[in-house]
Amino acid sequence: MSRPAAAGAVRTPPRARTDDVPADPDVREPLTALFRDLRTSPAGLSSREAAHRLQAYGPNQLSRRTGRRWPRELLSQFTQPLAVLLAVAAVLAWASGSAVLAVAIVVVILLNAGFAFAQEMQAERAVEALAAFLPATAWTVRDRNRTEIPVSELVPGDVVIITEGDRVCADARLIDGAVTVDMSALTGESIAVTRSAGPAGAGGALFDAADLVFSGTTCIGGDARAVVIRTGMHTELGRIAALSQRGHARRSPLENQVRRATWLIAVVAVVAGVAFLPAGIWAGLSWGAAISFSIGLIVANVPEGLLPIITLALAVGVRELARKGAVVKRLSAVETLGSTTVICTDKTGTLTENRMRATRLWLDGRDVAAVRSAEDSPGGRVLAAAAASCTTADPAGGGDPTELALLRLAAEFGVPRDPAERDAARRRLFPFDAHLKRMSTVDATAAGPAVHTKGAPEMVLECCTRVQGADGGSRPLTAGRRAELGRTLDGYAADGLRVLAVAHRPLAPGEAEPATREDAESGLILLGLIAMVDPPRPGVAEAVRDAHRAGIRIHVITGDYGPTAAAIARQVGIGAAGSRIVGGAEVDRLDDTALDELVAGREEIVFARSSPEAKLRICEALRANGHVVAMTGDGVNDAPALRHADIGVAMGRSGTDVAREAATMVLTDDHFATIVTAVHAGRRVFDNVRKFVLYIFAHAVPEVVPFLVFALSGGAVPLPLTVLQILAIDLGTETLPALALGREPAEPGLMSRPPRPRTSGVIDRRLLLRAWLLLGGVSAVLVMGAYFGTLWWAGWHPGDPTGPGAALHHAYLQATTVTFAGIVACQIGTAFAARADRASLRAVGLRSNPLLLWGIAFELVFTAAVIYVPLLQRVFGTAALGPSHLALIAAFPVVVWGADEIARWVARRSAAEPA
Ligand SMILES: Nc1ncnc2c1ncn2[C@@H]1O[C@H](COP(=O)(O)OP(=O)(O)OP(=O)(O)O)[C@@H](O)[C@H]1O
Repeated sequence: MSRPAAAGAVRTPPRARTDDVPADPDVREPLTALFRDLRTSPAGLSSREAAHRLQAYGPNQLSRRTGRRWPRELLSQFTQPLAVLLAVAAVLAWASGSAVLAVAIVVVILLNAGFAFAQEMQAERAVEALAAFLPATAWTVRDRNRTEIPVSELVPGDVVIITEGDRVCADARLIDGAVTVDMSALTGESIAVTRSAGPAGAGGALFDAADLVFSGTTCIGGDARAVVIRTGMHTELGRIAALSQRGHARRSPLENQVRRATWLIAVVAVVAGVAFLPAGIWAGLSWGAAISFSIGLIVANVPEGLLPIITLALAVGVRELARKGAVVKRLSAVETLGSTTVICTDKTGTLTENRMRATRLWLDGRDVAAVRSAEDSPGGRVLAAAAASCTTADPAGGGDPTELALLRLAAEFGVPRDPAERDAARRRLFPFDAHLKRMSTVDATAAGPAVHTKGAPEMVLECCTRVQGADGGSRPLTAGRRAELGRTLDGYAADGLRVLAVAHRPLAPGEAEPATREDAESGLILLGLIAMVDPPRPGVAEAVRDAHRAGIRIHVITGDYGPTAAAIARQVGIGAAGSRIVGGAEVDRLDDTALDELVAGREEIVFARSSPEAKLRICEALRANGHVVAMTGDGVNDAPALRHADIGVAMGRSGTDVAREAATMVLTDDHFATIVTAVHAGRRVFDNVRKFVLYIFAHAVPEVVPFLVFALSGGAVPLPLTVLQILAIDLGTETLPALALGREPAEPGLMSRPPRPRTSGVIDRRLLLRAWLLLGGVSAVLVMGAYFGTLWWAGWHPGDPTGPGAALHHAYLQATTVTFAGIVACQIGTAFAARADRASLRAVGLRSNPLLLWGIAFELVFTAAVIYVPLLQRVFGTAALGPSHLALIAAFPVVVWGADEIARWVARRSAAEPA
């Protein structure tokens, strides 16, 4: 059994202390002494005292790792294999006498490391900043009122209220109530333990104390109040946090794929570079020149900037999602979202508004409108009063919307239930159980103690033997009456109404209060049914349509009654192309194979009266069918399904802390439409990564072909492109347009194509063919044509000398400059072509990515400087071009883009034609 830090072996950091705040108390002393030492009481602190203590103790949070990490991270950029490869190249270049090339490579290494470092830091900050989108809060008693405050403002002496699903956010001693807590975060053992208020036990391990709860654990059941003893780094969790450093972030599959591809290309580049060496010697080069050309080839073809750009694209995606209401906890989730094929959603609050209003009542065989005066309907009054007694919600402090609707209904019937009085009259509470789908209370009433039960009709009816009549008496619940009830229920459900049954049982004089749930929930008298509307949220129907167009199937998994859920599903368009309702009992009956078959069909399914276990099984079955599953959940019991889904989606507003922790994505607005928006963003990020991979790969061909021509001609054709010119393209002109492609707006039709298969990689055959054969091939032909044209124009014949001092030297310099400028021009065409994967440029809009236009403007200015500034002419071996050269080159972007535009048009046409 490992119990980290429990023994107190680690020193707690010194606590800020002033004379007027309480000293660290003994956590095991009697409660009265503890209150005295903490200078507090069961009524909590005043907000002024709390503010004062916050100053003294500091915020209740774990301190972050300090900034001293960055020198190591920066250093690690230089020890990356690609950086080492380049460093070896620089040393070789230096040794072979090419000092300029060596310096250039060192500049490349520095720039690249700086860029990658900046991107990594930014990505990390983006993920850390997400915490701010999810403000964690706790309920406390401040100034004698229940108040919700940010967790960071809790101080020792505060009285906190802990309920099911809460994360315990400080070390505290229970003062009343009992809770079941999951201690796994602290002890590593996921066994739930019960902690309840009572006299402090002496001795034993701190974590075993019966009345202490600890920061970082979660409450999975019960209610309690507790007084905070320690906060922040002084908690047990803080001690452990001080010990352990955060692990490294996991790499996303996308990053892994690109990392592999980068390696492959680096190996190809090195092999090509080494192979060039003998070819260069054979073509008549000196050893020094041959080595520097080999190195140039390697440097030109190693895609150094690719990985940092991808990290940047993912980080930008995460930030954009957060702005739209979806907080993603890992960078890699963005790409998984893009391939989502199935969304399993809750109904209440996600598809609907979660604002319930009782509209119809069923009383002894009569269906009546819910809003009636008390005189009109004494039966309605009894029903509403019983339902309101059986609640725990407090309109001032929020609570279950179903219960709030019941409290409102009681007020409308003139029998308001004040939460404080209701709680004072309560003798016993059997809380809502997700399996039994009902809850019961034993309350003192004017006519003596009574059991009140409310819940899903079929579950409450199980416990009823009689039904209340209009005359105030009760009669047996016969089979005929049950059948009639069933019909009424289906009528309500067909209208999408959510129905609760309410029952009671006055205790006979002298009868002992029921001690167990079974005792309480038996022999009940049905008082009636309450039907509530919870209308669909605006925007859900549109989001469902978008999801369907994008080939995504939607299943509803709800605790509600099948026909009710099906009616709501129908209203928002789920199941438009075929649907069915499957009850929780039916799912329980199916074995795994049968469940796999059930979800393999094309229909959309409403899983009704589902249990959390069923949710997990449905998720497993869908994944076994090859689906990428996004699954919503809000309860404590949903955590396993949320963890198991590809994308667990928790509700930021209504969900529990436990669900939020298990999820990959948290919706700050709880809205179904936000899930679809997130899928859209995921697809867009993936597309954009492909766009700049295409762009960066395309230039390899026109850069390598000149070397091949030179080598294969045995030196008869002078080298059409110098190594430094290649570096000027790869590290100068191309950088900004490549970055801008990572920020492309979504391509039209992004959400009308089917989801990307889970197995398809970012770099596939189609992308390579398009980059190397089409875009690269056309560019190479144009560039080489222009090079030879320029030489011939000047009267050159193969084998003629072109070196310094030769008559053709100036013409040769102009020709290499034409090659250089030609590649830049072709890459401008490639950039526009890369903007669309399938659509036409017209559909995308020429000016819809202003960043790209700025990037191209920069590219042109940079190129002009290299060609016309005398100092740069000497460095890069260029010569000024005349108007005829410029006119020729100006046509290149149009030709390259046009060739790709035609190819895309053909692809679109053949996709549209029926097979
Ligand atoms: N506070 C409550 N007291 C008693 N019964 C309840 C209460 N809340 C819900 N129920 C009953 O239990 C059923 C299941 O509720 P649950 O909260 O699991 O799902 P839901 O809110 O209907 O839907 P979803 O799972 O889509 O959020 C409800 O249909 C209702 O009949």
